[in-house]
This record gives sequence, structure tokens and C-alpha cells, in this order.
Amino acid sequence: MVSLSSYRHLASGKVRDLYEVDDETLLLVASDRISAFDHVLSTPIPDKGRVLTAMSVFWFELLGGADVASPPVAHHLVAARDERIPEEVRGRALLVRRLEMIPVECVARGYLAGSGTTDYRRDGAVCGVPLPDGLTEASMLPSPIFTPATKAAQGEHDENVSFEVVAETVGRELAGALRDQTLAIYARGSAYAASRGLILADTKLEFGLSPEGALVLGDEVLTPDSSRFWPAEGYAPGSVQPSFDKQYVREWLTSPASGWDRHSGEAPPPLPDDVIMATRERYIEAYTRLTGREWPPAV
Ligand SMILES: C[C@H](c1ccccc1)n1cc(-c2ncnc(N)c2C#N)cn1
Repeated sequence: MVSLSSYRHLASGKVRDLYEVDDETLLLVASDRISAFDHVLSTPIPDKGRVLTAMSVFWFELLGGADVASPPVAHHLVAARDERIPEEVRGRALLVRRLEMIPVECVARGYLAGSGTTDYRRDGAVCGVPLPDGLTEASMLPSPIFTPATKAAQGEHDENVSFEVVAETVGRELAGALRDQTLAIYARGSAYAASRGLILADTKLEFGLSPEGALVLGDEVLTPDSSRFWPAEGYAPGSVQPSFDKQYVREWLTSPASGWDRHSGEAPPPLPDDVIMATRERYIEAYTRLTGREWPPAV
């Protein structure tokens, strides 16, 4: 039986780890760690890694299939069940094709939120894309926009950049392909999410090039860690919308009960069990609502 220590550790993000299986295959492992207010919390959320991995698999399968309006999306998923996946991470690890990753965070936004709102209030635009006057927090945009960013060092915020900067970085043709693919995936994801009563406000995708030079969707896809999902019921522009998955965590951390000051720079305190378990339920609810599948998935 293969163990994780059989594989060379390549990289770690806030909540995920990457290992080398062989020359053309990697293992993408999702932990139960959760981050909030730019901190990785000390208390894991049981099953978070498994739920978000199952969600990525759902989206890879959906996007990889043809849709009436758009061609299949080439992606890096090789297998979610395979004897090369160690028992200790089974269900929260994916075998993926090794790609030459493109150093651009490909973000699509259908609504104004986060750094989008900040940039809009400063510039009347996001990533150089001019927007109409009179928009506010959580406003729906006239049409979804491509708002790329350059990846920052861990702990720093990604830097929003214009399409021109991406074109200078990777070439105009590839920049155009990144934008088109990002917006196409957002369109399919947001339409599907809407049919399940969820607003996909924005999402961050990562792409790579295959050895044959094809553009391939990598990383995780359309998960609550890479995207903002809002419950459609109760949607009201004008204020920060409740995050579908992290609202309980954010509300407790910013309540007097936590005794924590998010502007102090100190690490947040451990979450109480009721917040941990309510958050686990929200991840499961996001999965069952989006996919229409039971949790846990049949083995
Ligand atoms: C940002 C992300 C990451 C994940 C987990 C932990 C730390 C970083 N990452 C993904 C690759 C990557 N490299 C080559 N081929 C691939 N198919 C992928 C993917 N996905 C490199 N970094």
C-alpha cells in the first residue's frame, strides 16, 4: 500500500499540498484546514478536504463534458480513485497531470466583492475594466469580467493586474485564451449554480500548458475556497453578502465571544465546537445543493 511519504513533496499552500507521483503525474491533496481573515485557523473543519475535493471532481466532470453552448474544457484531473492515492488522504486527494503552470490567477467576476469593490471605489474600474457609476458592494455587473491577478507570496494578497499586463507576461494570444476560457467556465458554473439557488459571485482559476502546448485547467475548480458562493435567497446588493461556507466562522471571530481583534495581527483563537460543526454542515450543504448528490458519496 503506497504511503504519502513515497512521494516527493513539491509545494504547500494555505490549505493544500502538492506531491510528485511520477514525471507526468502529481497528487493534489486538500487538507481540512480553513483560512479566514488571511489566517489559517488552528482548528480544522472535519471533512472539508473531502467535500471540496468531491466538488472539484463534480465540476471537472461537468465542464469536461460538452454543453449545448460550449465545448468540453480540457482539465488536468486524471483520477479521484486510484491505487496510487494513499489511504491516509483517500477522498481528499486527486491524481492530476503535471502541467507547466501559467503564473496568472485567472479571476472572473459577475458581482462586485472583495478587492473588486476596493478597486472600483478607487478607480471606477477593476483591472482596467471600466464599470458604470453607481455600483455598490455586491452589485451584479453588467456582464462578467476577467480580472486577473499575479500570485503573491503566501500571506500576501494577490495583485490585480490589467489584461495588458497579462499579455506582456504570457503573450497576447495566450492571454486572450486565458480570458476566454475563464469567462466561459464562469458562465457555465454560474448558470449551473443559479439553477441550484446559489449565486457564484466570482471564481479564481489556474491554468497550465500540457507537454503538447494545450491550455489545460488545473488546480481546484469552483470550490468555496476558490470562489464566492452566496445564497440566492436573501441576496441584496449594498452590503457584504454572507459567505455560504465561512459566515459562521467570520461572525464568531468578529464577535465579542472570541475575544479576538482581527486588526491586531494576532492569530485567531481556536473555534468552538459548535462553530466547527456548523461550518462542516455548510460545506456539506454546499456540496449537496450544488451537485444534487448525497453526502458522503457512495464509495
Ligand atoms: C498553486 C497550486 C498549489 C496546489 C497545492 C499546494 C500548493 C500550490 N499549484 C498547482 C501546481 C501544478 N503544477 C503542475 N501541474 C499541475 N497540474 C498543477 C496543479 N494543480 C503547482 N502549484
